[in-house]
Amino acid sequence: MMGRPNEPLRVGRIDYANAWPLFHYLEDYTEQAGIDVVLKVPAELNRLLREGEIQVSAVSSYAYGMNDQDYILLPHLSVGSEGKVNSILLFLKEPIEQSPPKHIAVTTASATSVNLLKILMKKYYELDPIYEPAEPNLEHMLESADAALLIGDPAIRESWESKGLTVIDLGEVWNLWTGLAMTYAVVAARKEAVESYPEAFQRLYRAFTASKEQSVDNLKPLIEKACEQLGGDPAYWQMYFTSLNYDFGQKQQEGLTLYFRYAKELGLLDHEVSLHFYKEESLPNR
Ligand SMILES: C=C(O[C@@H]1C=C(C(=O)O)C=C[C@H]1O)C(=O)O
Repeated sequence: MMGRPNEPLRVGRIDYANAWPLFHYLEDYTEQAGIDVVLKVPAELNRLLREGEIQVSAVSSYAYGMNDQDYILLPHLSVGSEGKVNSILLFLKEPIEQSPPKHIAVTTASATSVNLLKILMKKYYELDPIYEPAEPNLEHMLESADAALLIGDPAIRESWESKGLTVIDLGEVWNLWTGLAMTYAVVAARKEAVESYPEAFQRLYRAFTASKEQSVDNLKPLIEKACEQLGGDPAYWQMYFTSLNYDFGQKQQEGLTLYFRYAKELGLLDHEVSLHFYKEESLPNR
């Protein structure tokens, strides 16, 4: 259903634990405003936002880069890390120095990380493997490839299993190489939707920031939910949620800007990306 006439917003939510802090309390703060939350993996949300099926969403940062002329970023919100991310992982049959991968299977759920992998392979490892999009199933992926990229909860689950694979954390390599943070997801809105529904947007934006603050201030409820739904122990989830960063300040913008620059340089994006932000103060004050 398209939402009620006075509250037309359909909001995309990433169906992984990494995005919980942005969304966990969102509906508590929208004051029964009746937003419709659509739960999908990032690549699906990227498509729905591009096609205008949803008006605002947590999306792959790369998807923002593809569509920056049509989108507005919600400030101070992201999913990123400065160092290990723990859920964007390349699983290799052999150590990379010993046997550089020739074929890498990459999850169809991702956009940012697939392109981050391409940047790191080309510029950091100086390798030129063939990439094959694949459903996120490690065993199947490794039947025909030397390495496989997983993101989100499937990556976490596989990182708990010891299958004798070498594991490379892309957030860690990016940080070692550039000294910068990396932002994997941003919250973006379609420009025309922000212009058409300014008040609903303002409420939604405030709800996002409140949800984020409440989550980060007290991780306990999220940690409990993660243990229940995904397994693992409280210490793991404490480490996971505190390694991730949900702000989008100077530091995060600097890292993402460099990522977009490299993506353009390698032909993964066909234009320079600029970061435009939603400005609350530009809205009518009521
Ligand atoms: C930290 C993560 O960030 C994500 C990675 C994304 C991508 O690669 O396109 C998109 C959204 C986030 O879910 C993760 O999925 O593990």
